[in-house]
Amino acid sequence: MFATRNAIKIAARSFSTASPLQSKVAVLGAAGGIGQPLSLLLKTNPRVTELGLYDIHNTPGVAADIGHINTLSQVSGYTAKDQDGLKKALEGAELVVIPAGVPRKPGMTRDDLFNTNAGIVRDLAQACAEVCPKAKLLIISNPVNSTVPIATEVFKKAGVYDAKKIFGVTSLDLVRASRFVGEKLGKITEVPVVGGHAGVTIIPLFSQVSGLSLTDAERDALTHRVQFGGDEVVKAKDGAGSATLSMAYAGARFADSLLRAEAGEDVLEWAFVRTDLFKNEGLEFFSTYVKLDKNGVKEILPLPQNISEYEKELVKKAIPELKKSETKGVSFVGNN
Ligand SMILES: NC(=O)c1ccc[n+]([C@@H]2O[C@H](COP(=O)([O-])OP(=O)(O)OC[C@H]3O[C@@H](n4cnc5c(N)ncnc54)[C@H](O)[C@@H]3O)[C@@H](O)[C@H]2O)c1
Ligand SMILES: O=C(O)C[C@H](O)C(=O)O
Repeated sequence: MFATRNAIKIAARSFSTASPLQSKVAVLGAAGGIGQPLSLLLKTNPRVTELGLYDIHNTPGVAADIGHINTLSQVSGYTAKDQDGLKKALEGAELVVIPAGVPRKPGMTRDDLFNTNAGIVRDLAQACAEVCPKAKLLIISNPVNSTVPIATEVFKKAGVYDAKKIFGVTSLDLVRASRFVGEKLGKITEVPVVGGHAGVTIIPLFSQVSGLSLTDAERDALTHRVQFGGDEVVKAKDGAGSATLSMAYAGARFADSLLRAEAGEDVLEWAFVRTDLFKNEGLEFFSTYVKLDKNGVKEILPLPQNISEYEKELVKKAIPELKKSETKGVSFVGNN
């Protein structure tokens, strides 16, 4: 389950500044709380040459607004009312980012969103499988631990599945962990976060951060804050939704990583992907260290051998939770 760490370089990142390749990015759910700032950040990324924005409503306004920003990429916006609107947004896409779906309100778990969001993700994944089967899918819609298995099953059914190209975006957990540790260290450093994207399945690996020394109480508190950072925002927004701006930042950062890998850079990321790491436990999806190349996942790296006993226990606790969500997603597509 755990293997040697292989000199993995963990470095703070910034967005690309290199000259662009041809890269169309589609955003599904582009008029939403995440969709709008995410589209804005993608418009400012020089690697993005075209943006295809889709939502059930309001997308033309978002596209017109963002389209005035003086970068070279072209922007178009489609709604469900446009004939073939979804198809037009997806055609030729290299990346498809999916933040479509409802967010949490106080008192809800991410799994409480399943009944609404499972069908949305299934239908959007179906359109991707038909229109741009070779695109990389970046799934933000919650519950990620189930929506990624859902998209996977849709692609399998359509006969176009490539495990290297479907990602659950867990970057917000990394951004949060980095920020919370940054408050302690007085500098921003990358903190690996593995597992999944809900409560106890979110596992920050503080053991991998050099120069960070925590008492057990500090470690417990920091782990809890990363695991339940989403709830902090849901509570503060008091019924108006969940994290949107930090998620847009994290999603744009992950999209940028894939675009940099597309351009030939060696990129190490963390994402919720199909993996054999926990095959013996019957688990197919886990967020772990992923090397990226132009085809998506180049290599999935095992968890570092030197993670702490505390972190090993967190992994053990996460596995049954992850398995439940995975099975729920797979069954949903099987039964619908
Ligand atoms: N992965 C993460 O770390 C993370 C972080 C934050 C939020 N989320 C999730 O992202 C999702 C979106 O959050 P939000 O705050 O942007 O919500 P929001 O309600 O503000 O926006 C969602 C958008 O999706 C659109 N939509 C709904 N059905 C659609 C469909 N069939 N096709 C296209 N668009 C559709 C809506 O019209 C809306 O504009 C939620 O499920 C939320 O839980 C995930
Ligand atoms: O907490 C949520 O429901 C949204 C998101 O998954 C988050 O981590 O902020």
